This record gives sequence, C-alpha cells and structure tokens, in this order.
Amino acid sequence: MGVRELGLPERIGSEGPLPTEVTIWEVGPRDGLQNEAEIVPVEVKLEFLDRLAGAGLTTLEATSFVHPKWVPQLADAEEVLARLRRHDGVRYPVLVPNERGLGRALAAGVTHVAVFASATETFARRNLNSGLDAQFAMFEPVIGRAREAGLDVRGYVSMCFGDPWEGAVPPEQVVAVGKRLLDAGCSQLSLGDTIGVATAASVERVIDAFTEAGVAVGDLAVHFHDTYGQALANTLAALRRGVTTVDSSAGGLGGCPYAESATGNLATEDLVWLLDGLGIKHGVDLDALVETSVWMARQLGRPSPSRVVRALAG
Ligand SMILES: CC(=O)SCCNC(=O)CCNC(=O)[C@H](O)C(C)(C)COP(=O)(O)OP(=O)(O)OC[C@H]1O[C@@H](n2cnc3c(N)ncnc32)[C@H](O)[C@@H]1OP(=O)(O)O
Repeated sequence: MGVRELGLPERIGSEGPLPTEVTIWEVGPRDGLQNEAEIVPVEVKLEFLDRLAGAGLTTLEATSFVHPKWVPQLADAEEVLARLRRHDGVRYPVLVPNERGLGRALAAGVTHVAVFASATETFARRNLNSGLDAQFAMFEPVIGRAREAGLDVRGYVSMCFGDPWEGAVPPEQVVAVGKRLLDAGCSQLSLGDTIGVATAASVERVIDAFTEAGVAVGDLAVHFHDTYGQALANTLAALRRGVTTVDSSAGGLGGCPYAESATGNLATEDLVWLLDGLGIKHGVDLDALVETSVWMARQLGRPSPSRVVRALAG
C-alpha cells in the first residue's frame, strides 16, 4: 500500500497550542510482549513491570485476559496479576475482549480494563473472530458489567488510519466505532495506528472527525506504531490537536499477532525525549527507563529498536 492510497489531506500542519503535561500509557508489558514467540518467564514480566513503575510510569498495561490459544504469550495473566508488586499511584489496566475475559480480570482484582474494537470488518474477523457490527454484541455487556463493578473502561479502536487488507479507512467509520464505545460507557478512546501507516495529516483528519462529531479531545488518546518512522511526527500532530494521553512501549517493543506488518510501538524513550524537548511534563526518569529497556532487550536476546535507547546506551 502506498501512502497516497490512504488519502490526501485537505489542509496540513495547523498549529495548535501544546499541552503542559502528558500522561504516558505504557503498553510494553502487554502490547510489547504479546507478539514474542518465545514465552517470557513470569519473573521477567514482573521485574519489567516493577522497573517501569520505578522509572516513574504511572499507567502500566499489565497483560490481557484473551483466549490463551490466541495469544499464548499472555496465558499467564492470572499469575502475573497475583504476583504483581503494585506501586502506590500506579494503575495496571488489562485488556478484556469478552465476558469470559472480564470475569477472569475481576477475579484477579483489576480496577482498569480496556476493550479493543476494530475500525474495519477484516480486522474484526481476524483479531476477534467477529465483525464490524457484531463486535459490539461482545463489548457492550462487558463495558456495562465492568462499569457496574466500579471499573474504569478504556476503548481501543484498531486500524484507525489504514488497514492492510482494506487500505484507506474512512474517518467517519472510525468515529462511528469510537462513539459506540463511548456511548456504551468507555471513559477514553485510544486511536490505534495498528500498522503504523498514519501521517501527521491523517492524524489531524481523524482527530478532527471526532471533535466535529462532538467528542471531547480530552477523551482521546493516541497509539502509534513506528513502522514507517512516523510515530513521533504523528504524536506531535496529536499533541497540537489537544491530545494529552499517548500510548508507548518501553524500548519500542511490540506488534500485533493478528495484523500483518504491525511492527514496534512508539518507544517510550523516544516519546520522553520529544516531550522533554518541548518542555512537557511526564514524570518519567529517562535514565532509569533506558536501563530497563537495555535489561529487557538482554532478556529477549536482541537490541532495542528505540533510537534514544541506542543513542544513550549504545
Ligand atoms: C491491536 C491489538 O493489539 S489487540 C490485542 C491482540 N489480539 C488479541 O489479543 C486477540 C484476542 N482475541 C481472542 O482472544 C479471541 O478472538 C476471542 C476470545 C475474542 C474470540 O474467540 P472465539 O474463539 O470466537 O471465542 P468463543 O467465544 O467462541 O469461545 C471459544 C472458547 O474460548 C473460551 N474463551 C473465550 N474467551 C476467553 C477468554 N477471554 N479467556 C479464556 N478463554 C476464553 C471459551 O470459554 C470457549 O471455550 P470452550 O470451547 O471450552 O467452551
């Protein structure tokens, strides 16, 4: 797929004010690891989570309560949560696709969950064994029951900026999926560029489509993959549109097992470098984080793809 096939912008690069503070939603322990072929021992996952909290990250997406056959790497979700050393002031959201997953998460004592919807038909089938419309029959009862149990629920929307099977994804289709999640009770939407094809222009276009449809920009987060080297440019575009929650993965780990060409997430270190340069508060100790990613890279047996990790620890 060429970038021009994803659509050309009506306008480019409008300047907005930057936020003073950003929440980094660290997805390394979940999104970062879910695609690893070799099973990472529970002890390593626990130390990873502990080190990330020690580095100042306050939102750590810990694992997923999905079907273990679909994501074998996260089949140890119960054990990870049972043995997790919880740090004060840190939240540990988990992914739940369905009622079975929510039941498991509730039994494990979670306080924050996330459902993950697809903006396209094909990915809903491949990732959820469902469909664009049918997926809501799975999510809506989950969101309702989670809210009744007092949990906070985030809604991911995957393939917001392009899909490997369907190509361009109309922004209104993305907005329709996102609004249904908000209407069902999600407190925040994370707009996923699952295969990393977004550009600053398409980020603006999708965020604008949400705000034009009456969604507050404060309810939006962004989730970029760095496949085409655009994740930081896309983040800056989102910040200028008023987004203040950014997903990233320590050391740039990551990828989705059900999305062809989904490579590493935006690296948290690269994000922190950008935010520091812009004078935006985030609360993360970069040295401690780089040390953590170098340690994790050793556990996985290959170097971190993060430019900042390589520059500082190289
Ligand atoms: C962009 C991203 O990164 S998203 C994250 C990465 N992708 C994922 O994690 C994929 C997650 N997808 C899935 O886990 C699956 O597609 C599901 C669970 C949503 C749907 O799978 P299906 O096979 O259609 O589930 P279905 O409801 O038919 O149940 C089949 C069996 O799985 C079991 N099951 C279903 N959900 C779960 C769950 N969350 N945990 C454990 N077991 C489960 C059922 O109990 C049933 O068991 P049985 O055969 O013994 O009765």
